[in-house]
Amino acid sequence: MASHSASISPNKRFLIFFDFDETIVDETSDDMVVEAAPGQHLPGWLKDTYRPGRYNEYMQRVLAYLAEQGVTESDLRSIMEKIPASPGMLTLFQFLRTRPAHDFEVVLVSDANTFFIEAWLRRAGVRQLFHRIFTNPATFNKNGRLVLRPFHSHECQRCPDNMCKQVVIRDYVARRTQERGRPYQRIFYVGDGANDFCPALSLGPRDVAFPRRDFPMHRLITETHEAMPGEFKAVTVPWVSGEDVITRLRKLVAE
Ligand SMILES: Cc1ncc(COP(=O)(O)O)c(C=O)c1O
Ligand SMILES: [Mg+2]
Repeated sequence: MASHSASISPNKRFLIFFDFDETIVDETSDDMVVEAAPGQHLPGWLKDTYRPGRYNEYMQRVLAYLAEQGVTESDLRSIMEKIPASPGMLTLFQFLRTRPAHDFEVVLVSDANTFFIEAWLRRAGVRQLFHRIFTNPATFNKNGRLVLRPFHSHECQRCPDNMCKQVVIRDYVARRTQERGRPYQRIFYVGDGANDFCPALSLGPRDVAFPRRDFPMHRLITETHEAMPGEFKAVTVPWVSGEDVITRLRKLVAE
């Protein structure tokens, strides 16, 4: 599901994608909901139902269990709102929001879900920075259960069956380029996980991949450079803090 904010001026110079879990926030939001469970843990019979690559289905079962245990929307919202931002990320957002209006189009792509992400962004006061949010749809039904759905289906063998972020960003860039009548000067991708490596493969030599240092995305980029030189085309700038991203962006916007 994609949600979006106000209309956008057609000619932003740059497009920057952000992942959410372990990138914008310094945790995995799906893991944090366990805090709402009785005794702050999930029963073994539920945890045993997890199947690799089928996390979305597993989370649907977790959220159903939490609802049966009486966990409410406000319980979940307060857990999400308390997750800390990753180091320097709020400073990076402040940098982006104070740039000239024609500089950055900001898009979020995450395998979390709409409720967790919107709750966090609004509490942090940064929701309006994001022109679009692509993530798994999640809405409360009449019984107060957060019903989670897959984002889409796809053919990519690397990614979980509910979301391939490369499909998302390729479709978005193609559509926006047609709407604008021109390409972006550069595309940036800020991420951490293996599910951020796949979309980064679609970036070109003028684009920049910002993998969180020593996280899976960074490791996979390094391994690809070693095993298949030339396969990964984007410039790679690892980050420990959002301020590392600012340092590189400042140089690129000044060109
Ligand atoms: C449990 C779980 N939820 C969500 C995600 C990914 O969320 P995001 O795409 O926002 O990093 C992951 C990534 O590994 C995960 O393990
Ligand atoms: Mg992540």
